[in-house]
Amino acid sequence: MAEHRTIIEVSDAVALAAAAAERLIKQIEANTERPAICLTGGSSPKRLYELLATDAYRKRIPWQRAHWFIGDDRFVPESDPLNNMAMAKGAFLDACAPVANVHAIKTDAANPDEAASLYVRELQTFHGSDKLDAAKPLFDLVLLGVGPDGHVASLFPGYPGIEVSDRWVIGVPEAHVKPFVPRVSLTLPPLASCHEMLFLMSGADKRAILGRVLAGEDLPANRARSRGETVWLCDRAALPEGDSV
Ligand SMILES: O=C(O)[C@H](O)[C@@H](O)[C@H](O)[C@H](O)COP(=O)(O)O
Repeated sequence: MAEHRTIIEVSDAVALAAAAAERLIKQIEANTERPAICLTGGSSPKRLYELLATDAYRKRIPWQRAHWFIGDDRFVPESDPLNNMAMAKGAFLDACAPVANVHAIKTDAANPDEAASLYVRELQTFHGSDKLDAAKPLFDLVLLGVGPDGHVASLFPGYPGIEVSDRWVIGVPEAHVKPFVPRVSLTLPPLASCHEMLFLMSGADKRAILGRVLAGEDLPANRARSRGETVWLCDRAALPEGDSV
């Protein structure tokens, strides 16, 4: 697995969203068959999603061929404002292409474990195999934000999910960070199965955790690496003082 990561400094949140949109579209353009993007939840991607809904970007995406997944979701109904894929649909997917190929985690399943099993089946059906293959990544691009404790998706430091390598998706019964609801999350191996893993780090409230990441602390955010390229897009406000890249 590629250990290298690229840290790109951008001036601010607007520039970060534009840079992320260009990288996402570049990965989509590189896949002339069925580009697959794994979205993330939380607030970090919102400006990016809204940008993708603008004419300048939506026209550059082959909506009939592109497929959209989510790296984790809160186990709440799609109608709940905490639902990550519902946020993405509201921010751009529904506006851009009502026929968008959206693969949401089924949060109306009986419980998070059942939702996880159903999503494994959906991912493996799309992938055409129950085996991850370095030569044929599951995703073209995986978007990730980083929580204040260094979590990515719903893989929390010190919790069992970060160590899981034999299952693609897991139920996470309890989150110890807001929102305190059960989750369903991809594990590190499928998240790593991508041409590019793109972290979005914007704003002063990311400075502390980014400092811990750059210091090499053993955090989920440092364990998450693409088998292809791992890129951290950081705006100036998020970069620790003096840490210019
Ligand atoms: O379900 C979620 O909340 C996300 O998948 C989560 O992993 C998020 O990316 C981080 O918590 C950062 O959240 P912010 O972008 O809101 O800072």
